[in-house]
Amino acid sequence: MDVSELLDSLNDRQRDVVAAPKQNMLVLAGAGSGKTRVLVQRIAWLMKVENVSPHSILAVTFTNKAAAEMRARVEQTVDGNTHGMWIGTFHGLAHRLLRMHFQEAKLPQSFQVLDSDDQIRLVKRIVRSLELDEKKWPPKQFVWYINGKKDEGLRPQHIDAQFDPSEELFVKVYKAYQDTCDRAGLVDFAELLLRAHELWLHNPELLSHYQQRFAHVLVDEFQDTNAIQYAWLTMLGKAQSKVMIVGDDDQSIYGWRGAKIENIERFLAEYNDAQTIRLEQNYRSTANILNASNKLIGNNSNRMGKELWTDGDAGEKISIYTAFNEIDEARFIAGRIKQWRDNGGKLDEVAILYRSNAQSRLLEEALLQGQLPYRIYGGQRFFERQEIKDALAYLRLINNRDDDAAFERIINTPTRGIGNQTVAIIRDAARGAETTLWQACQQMLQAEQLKGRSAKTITSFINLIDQLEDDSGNLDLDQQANLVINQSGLKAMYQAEKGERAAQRIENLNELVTACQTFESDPELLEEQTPLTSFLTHAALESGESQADEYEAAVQLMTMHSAKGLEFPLVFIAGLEEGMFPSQQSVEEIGRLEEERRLCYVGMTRAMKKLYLCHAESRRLYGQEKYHKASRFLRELPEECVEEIRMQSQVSRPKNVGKFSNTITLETFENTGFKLGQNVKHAKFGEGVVLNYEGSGAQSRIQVNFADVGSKWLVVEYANLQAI
Ligand SMILES: Nc1ncnc2c1ncn2[C@@H]1O[C@H](COP(=O)(O)OP(=O)(O)OP(=O)(O)O)[C@@H](O)[C@H]1O
Ligand SMILES: [Mg+2]
Repeated sequence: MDVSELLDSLNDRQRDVVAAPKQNMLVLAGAGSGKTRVLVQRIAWLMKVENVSPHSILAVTFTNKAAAEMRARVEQTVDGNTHGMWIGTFHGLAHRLLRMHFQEAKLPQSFQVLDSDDQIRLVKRIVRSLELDEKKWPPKQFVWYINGKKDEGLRPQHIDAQFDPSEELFVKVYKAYQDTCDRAGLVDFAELLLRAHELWLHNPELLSHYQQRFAHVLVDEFQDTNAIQYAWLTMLGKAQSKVMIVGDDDQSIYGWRGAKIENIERFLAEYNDAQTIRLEQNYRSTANILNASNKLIGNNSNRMGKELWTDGDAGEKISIYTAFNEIDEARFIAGRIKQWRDNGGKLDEVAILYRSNAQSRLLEEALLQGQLPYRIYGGQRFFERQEIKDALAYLRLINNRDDDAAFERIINTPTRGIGNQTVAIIRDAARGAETTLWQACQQMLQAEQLKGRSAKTITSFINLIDQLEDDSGNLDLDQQANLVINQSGLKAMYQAEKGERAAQRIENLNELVTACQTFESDPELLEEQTPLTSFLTHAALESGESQADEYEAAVQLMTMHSAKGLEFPLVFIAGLEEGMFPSQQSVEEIGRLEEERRLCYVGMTRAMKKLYLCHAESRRLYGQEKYHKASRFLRELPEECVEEIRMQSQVSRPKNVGKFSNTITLETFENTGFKLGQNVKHAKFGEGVVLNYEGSGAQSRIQVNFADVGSKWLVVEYANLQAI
């Protein structure tokens, strides 16, 4: 690309940024206004016009994926040479620095990075070694404390806890943890940033070397930087370097992790020569999508204030779909994606966004059923998640004691004092006797080959599994799962972890109970299989179903948090219900509610051409049917930008949605003549409501919840149902 082309494709404001003289700059602009694009073009401009060496450029973005994309785009624009340029995330760059200067950073050359799971495990060990009661002092609480302090740049010796005995304890754990890490050469995520900051603080010559080297520092998604990142960055970019930061206060969505929007104002105060440039033209979305998003975010207070406009088409209206229940929601989404494909659209142009990972299960199921390849971005498929595999392993072992893989997975999860050594002995014995692990245990116990503590712990594990089977054998599948999750100690184990991640795990476990409740065994196999076996087969098949391979066009599923910076022609947001989104906790606190609204703004502004917003009138959560109101965010959208898709059923249902101007009607199920939510009558079972359906033509089956006999699946052709 030659120089004039670099500017050709830009508007005036964007050009001001790309071709600015060497100076400090803040680009403050809403979603889709080309912030990331001008950042990339600015790098190209510096190289091509200002002859800046790639060696002098440092660019920071929010995710590894964004960093890879940025590098590729720069390479494309400058035809190749980016050698020596540093592009990465804050953590990635800090890691690189520490590797290069491990001595100055006082780290062993072979230091290892601790991921968050490892960190929790280590803190747990410390808590135990200090003989603290884990119930009273959940390890996760210390993890939060430690990471929080590190994010503020504080070491144990900096914290004055003299007058606060409980803080004194936290500092003690922090110190013990840090000593252990230092001895073992372990560095957690927060430590990467803190050490990199201290590297500057304690090595002025090194800092000055890098200050001279990186004449240009560029940061994308600046609104989500935390205190230590800010400090690191400004030390680097204070003296000679020119700093360009790019951000949008309306898209700050990591406050819960210590990100500070105020860093934007702080930057302006500290770099008082910085020029602020606003971009106001949006190139991503249709006018309907853009206007609705603007209106929504307008309900937040304390904004830095931005208006976005587009000269593009109004486009299609945003569709709001009021689903009868969560199954209907998932099926509706899969149906619309099929339509998109049938009309020539590609599957990788489609994203389904949700608030929490647990919501993916039903969507995955509907996509599998519809044979639509999908990929979960930044996360695992439901049945592959750690906590789900743990719970399934218990169910599997109850179902079949010889399932060695399940045995190995849970023998010491939650920890019950069965060490690796004991497990190795059992493994050897099983191999020697050519039997399974479970049987080997029993044989060794009988022959008294296991002694003392091992004998005791193994016996109690065996008793636990037998007891779980006795207690739950006669229960319905969902109750069985619920009992196992609770009595195995799994739930308590995850609860003790506290924090966002643990909360997600608990949500997933609850969702597993729901999955069992709504699971319908294949009626033809019920003679030969217990419902449990048939559910476990279903789970195994679904998790075995590989993710769409890398090059196959696939629908992308992700949380709204991971959708930051991305764009897709077709976007669905699922679960727009009070209590889900905005989440229950956020409703009680104005600051958090505004962060939820920003998250909704981020979600909506991912859409280029068409946006569907979905909510379900009833949803099974934690095994219970819940009626949620439609999210307040739906009511905040301007009527002229939205249309409502709603089935016309005779059932009286809670009226939650504000009145939207345009209503279109969803077709009845293929060939059945019935609709979800419709009241029907059966000669034998009496009256009921249609809940679900599957198959088509002579195969179609329909699920009806009968007032007297509960829910049943019926073959439509033989059921002789009457609409009432
Ligand atoms: N001047 C322009 N002409 C045509 N298309 C443009 C122009 N500027 C940006 N775009 C396109 O608009 C879309 C949004 O741009 P970009 O992703 O850089 O926005 P952003 O401000 O970084 O958004 P976000 O806040 O979501 O990160 C991209 O597809 C980009 O290529
Ligand atoms: Mg961007």
